[in-house]
Amino acid sequence: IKHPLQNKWALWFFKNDRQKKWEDNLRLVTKFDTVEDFWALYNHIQLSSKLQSGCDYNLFKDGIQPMWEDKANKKGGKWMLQMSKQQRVNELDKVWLEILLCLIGEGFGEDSDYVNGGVVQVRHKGDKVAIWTSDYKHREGIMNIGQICKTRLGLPKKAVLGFQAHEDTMSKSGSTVKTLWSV
Ligand SMILES: CN(C)c1nc(=O)c2c([nH]1)N([C@@H]1O[C@H](COP(=O)(O)OP(=O)(O)O)[C@@H](O)[C@H]1O)CN2C
Repeated sequence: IKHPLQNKWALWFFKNDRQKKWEDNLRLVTKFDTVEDFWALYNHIQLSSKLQSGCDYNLFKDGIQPMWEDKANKKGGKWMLQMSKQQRVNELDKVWLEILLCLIGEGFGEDSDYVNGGVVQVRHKGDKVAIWTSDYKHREGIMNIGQICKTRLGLPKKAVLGFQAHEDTMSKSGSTVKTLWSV
């Protein structure tokens, strides 16, 4: 038999088509809830480093849409790692796979309940990887998720993960978004 995961997960793909509305560019690829089906999917799809700029992968718990408006995301935010252009070649795919394994393996312990999903965004200006959490009022648990994420990614001390509330990202003026916490 296949090895069941604690949660069922949905993989989404975003391809930036400026002719369409943002939400129309977001497509559900497939759902899975076993280890074997995760690897079959992972080995079947393009690596993030091979995607065109403007594309995203989202892996979210079944029932949560990878958008701010979903009730599970509304009062939440994201721990985000901004990568340099140079990191796409050697680090992007490793970082994203580690995030995927943290998610499906419930790597955040009892705080995994606050985790909604993960996002990798391929951009000319530098790729981004994020863990989206639910209500950030659960400060203790959210901080723990950031710390575990940094440890699991084996990031050097100088690398910084910043936490941004979606309400701040949505209302950002210009390119800078308020960072609530950093680890
Ligand atoms: C329901 N709805 C419309 C809606 N709901 C959403 O949840 C949502 C959006 N819109 N997003 C739109 O994409 C732009 C780029 O964000 P980006 O994260 O790709 O970042 P870049 O500027 O492309 O690096 C955002 O500025 C926003 O316009 C982003 N987003 C998450």
